[in-house]
Order: sequence, then structure tokens, then C-alpha cells
Amino acid sequence: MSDQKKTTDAKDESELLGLRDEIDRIDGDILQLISQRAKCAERVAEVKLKADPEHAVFYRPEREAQVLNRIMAANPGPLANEDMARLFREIMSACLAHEKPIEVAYLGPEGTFTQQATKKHFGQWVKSRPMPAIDEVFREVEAGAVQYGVVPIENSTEGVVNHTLDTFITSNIHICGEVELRIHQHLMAGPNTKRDKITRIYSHQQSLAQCRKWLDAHMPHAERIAVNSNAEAAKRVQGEWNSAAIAGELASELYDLDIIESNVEDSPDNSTRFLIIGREEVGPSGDDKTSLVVSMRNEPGALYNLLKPFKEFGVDMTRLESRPSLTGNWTYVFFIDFVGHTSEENVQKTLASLKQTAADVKVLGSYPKGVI
Ligand SMILES: O=C(O)C(=O)C[C@]1(C(=O)O)C=C[C@@H](O)C=C1
Repeated sequence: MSDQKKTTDAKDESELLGLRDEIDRIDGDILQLISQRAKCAERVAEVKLKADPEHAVFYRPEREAQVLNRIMAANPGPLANEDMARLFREIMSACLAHEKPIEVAYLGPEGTFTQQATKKHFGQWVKSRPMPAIDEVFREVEAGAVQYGVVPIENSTEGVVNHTLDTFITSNIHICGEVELRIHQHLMAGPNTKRDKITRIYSHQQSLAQCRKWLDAHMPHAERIAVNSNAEAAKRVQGEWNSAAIAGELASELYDLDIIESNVEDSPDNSTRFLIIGREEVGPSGDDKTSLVVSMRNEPGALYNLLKPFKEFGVDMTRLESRPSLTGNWTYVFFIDFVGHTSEENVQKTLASLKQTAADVKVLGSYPKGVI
């Protein structure tokens, strides 16, 4: 080695040691600050308990959205806004668990995208409980067995999850948040299964539909078998030769499967929106959405009457979905999402006007727009 190279290496080494000292010092500061933050959260819990010992609400989605939005707006870089928000998401998750551990039911089994969405929204500290069906998630929340639930509501390529919409018609649950998840589907199998020997592919019917073109092009002869969830598909192929599953990464880890081909979804920006459901109403965060179910009488101009108040009071409708009403033949209910919170004046005027023409208006909830 030349003398010059030795000198450069020694200089680099000493710079590295100096930088590590700096990182140690910063970590010490972060540690102290996180501890101070956790002590504040502890105090917040005491204040909430003192104000209402029986019904204190520890999880505050509107406040969490404000914290994350503020962090993203103030982020000086070089870390991306979303990465920074994820770090703070976890700090808040730990603080909330320290205040009061909360339990959340989700559409299981373990390894589903809904579990991934639950962790994305509540952070790693949440205690999550898998349920075998969407209505059971609703039932657990209604019965008070868990505080919150997470259910899928719509996919960018496959449209709405009708089962979730229908369950809202009859339930008294509130929507208290939303979270969107990028969906990456992978083809996976046990170590004894070779790609060219695959004769059966299991997945949830929506996931099979999201990968239809890829399957037609690359696996045209394999039988496609729809099962209750993609995690169940992964579980099944664990013990079956010559079978594969299409599911998310979490399922491959959980059931010890090898990913044979990644990202087999047809649309590169395939994403699913999930709703957080609970029993309490949520206060305004400053950047909110509201969801309604409206039943209209079957008469001429019904749809016009439904839309008119939104135009009149300048409320921005972001989604309109119709479903059979479950009560009478050929009558429909409308699911509406719009920007704003029920505490805002133009929203209150819109709702009052709607109530004059509609057979029924049910507010499912006002909640902060998904942040990460
Ligand atoms: O501000 C509150 O109400 C808190 O409980 C504190 C805190 C936080 O860590 O920032 C924790 C949990 C809530 O969901 C919201 C925020």
C-alpha cells in the first residue's frame, strides 16, 4: 500500500470515528427527548382519566393526524417526509401504548393486507386481533370487546368492498380514520415446489382479479382457486406440493414461503383503502372527510335532489356509490364521502338540506384524511 493511500485511509478512519461520536451524542439527546415526550403522554393520560374516569378516550385520531402533518410540513430533510412521519408514527404508537394499550380487530387471518394496514395506521405497539369475517370485526367493536376495527373499503383496480358497505347500513359504528396501502402481490410457494410444476394457485378472489393479466400470460395452465383471504392461501400451500399462493410479503414471512415472482399485480399503482371503525365520534383535525349513507325515495329527480345541497353549500363530494337498500326491492341507498367535518357550518347546512328530501340520512363519521 502506498504511503499516500495509508494517510487517506487513516484520515477516513478518524473522520468515521468522529461521526460516530457525533451520532452517539445525538442519540443521547433523542433518547432524553423521547423520554420527556413519553412523560408528557403519561400526564395526558392522567388528565383524561381525571376528566372522565369511566369513558376516557386515549386514542385521538384527529390529534395524531395533526402531529404527523406538522412533522411533514416542518421536516428539514434529508429524510423524506413520509419516512419522517413513519418514525413519529412509531413514537406516538409507543406513547399511546404507555398511556393505555388499545386492542384493534382486523379482517384476518394473520398476514392479510388488512393486518399490514392496521400496523401502518396504529404503529407496531398496537395489539391486533384477527377476525374471520368483516361483520365480525364490526361486532367485536360494537360489543366493546376491542376499541377499534380495521376493514377494507375499496381497491383502486377492483372497486368497493360491497360487504363492508352493506355492513355499515345496519350497524351503529362510527368511522374514525382511513389508511391507504400500496398493494404488492407476490407469487409464493414452499421450498419443494418448482415454478414450472405449479398446477394450482390460491388467493382471495380480488387478488386473483388484480393479477389476471399476469396469470394469463405466465401461468395460463394453472387452476385458479379463490379462498377467503390471501393469508389463508399462503397457509394452504405450506403443506401442498405444486401449489402456489398470491399474497403479500407479510404472508410469505409468516408461512415460510419463498417468493417466486414479486409484484405480479397488473396495475403498478394498485392500492387499497381501509377504514378505522370505533364507537366514538372524532373531533376536527382541520383536514377531514365525512362519510354518509343516504336513502332516497324512489321518485323522479331523486339523484338531483341528493346532489343539489352539495353544490349549493360548496361541499366537495369525493365519492358516490349506490347499493341495493337491503329493505325493499329496487330501492337504493347512496354512500357519500365529502371533504369537511360535521362541526363546520357549510357541512351542517348541507346535512340539514339533505334531511328535508331524503328518506334517511345517517352520518357514518367525520375523520382525519389519511396522512401516511
Ligand atoms: O394528545 C393526546 O391526546 C395524547 O394522548 C398524546 C398522543 C401523542 O403521543 O402525541 C398519544 C395518543 C393519542 O392518540 C394522540 C396523541
